Amino acid sequence: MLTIYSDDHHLHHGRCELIDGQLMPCFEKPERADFIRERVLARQLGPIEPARDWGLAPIARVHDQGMLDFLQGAWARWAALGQEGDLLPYTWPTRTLRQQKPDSVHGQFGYYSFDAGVPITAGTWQAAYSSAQVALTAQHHIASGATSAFALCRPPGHHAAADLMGGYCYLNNAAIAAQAFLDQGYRRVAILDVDYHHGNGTQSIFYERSDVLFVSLHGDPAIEFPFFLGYADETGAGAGEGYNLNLPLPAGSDWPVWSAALKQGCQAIDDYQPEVLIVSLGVDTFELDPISRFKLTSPDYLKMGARIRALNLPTLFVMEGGYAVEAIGINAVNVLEGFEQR
Ligand SMILES: NCCCNCCCCCC(O)(O)C(F)(F)F
Ligand SMILES: [Zn+2]
Repeated sequence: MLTIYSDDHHLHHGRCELIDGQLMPCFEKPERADFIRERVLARQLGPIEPARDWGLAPIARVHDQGMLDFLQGAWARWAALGQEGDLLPYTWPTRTLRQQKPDSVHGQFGYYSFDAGVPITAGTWQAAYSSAQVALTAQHHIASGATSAFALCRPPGHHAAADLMGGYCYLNNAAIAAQAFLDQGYRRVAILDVDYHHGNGTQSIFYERSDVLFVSLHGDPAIEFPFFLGYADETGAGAGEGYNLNLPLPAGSDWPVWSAALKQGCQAIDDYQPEVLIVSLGVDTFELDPISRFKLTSPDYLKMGARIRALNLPTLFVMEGGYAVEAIGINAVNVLEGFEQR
């Protein structure tokens, strides 16, 4: 399997995030992608190629221009104020407040985000831009006839909505790739999100459309981030009614529980008969993940890959989350090796 990877991800390294009332080092750190890349090499999964640059246009097919302009220009504005620390949002236009973009860089960041887990540093824009180019390059490989590809994306993307950043996500790599398939003539794209957290951004981008089926297995939003989307009664709207399937699962879910939901999700994908499958591959479902509460084991990821392969679809794997860094390479590459029936 071909892996697409960009060293630009090292340009993004947030200093801290608020966890349980304390400022802690960011869990979403450069070592995550380095460990996965090393595992790809160690297991001789296949070639690793750099991203090609497809420009801003395919990103702008998914994201609001105002958000893109903000993200691209935010650090320069922040630095011009003599600031050196990370730029972080801390006020959001929630209930009773006006959905009007202020002039302040902090006010605009709150306007374009939904949580404080998105530090902007000097290299964040370049890293996020290149992460999207990684997904687009892997998408091109599949559109050119390959049966699979791995977009080793960092930063991740599935929490990012058209005009909202959040949950370590800035640009929605999987959604950008899905839209590229559709713009290149595909008629039906399925996205299977196996990250521990609900892909609220991906869901919202395609919620009113029938050309993308979104299926997500995730921690119950009643008790888990992102809290405010991901319930089972969210089945799509308008033309998209019936093209969104959320499978929330309780804390402590292990392979028997999780794989039963996967079976249901795969049935929905099979019923939809897509021409291509995108997998938002988060491995924070791992039993030792520091911020998540499922109980999958490393061998389970081999079975996950094999089950996905049984769908018999051209498949683009897009890296999302996973924070047990010592095992992230094993778990992510196990999915890919299980898919390849190695
Ligand atoms: N007490 C823990 C607080 C954690 N709050 C933020 C969780 C973000 C999860 C991000 C992710 O893993 O879903 C992605 F794939 F996007 F990276
Ligand atoms: Zn996650």
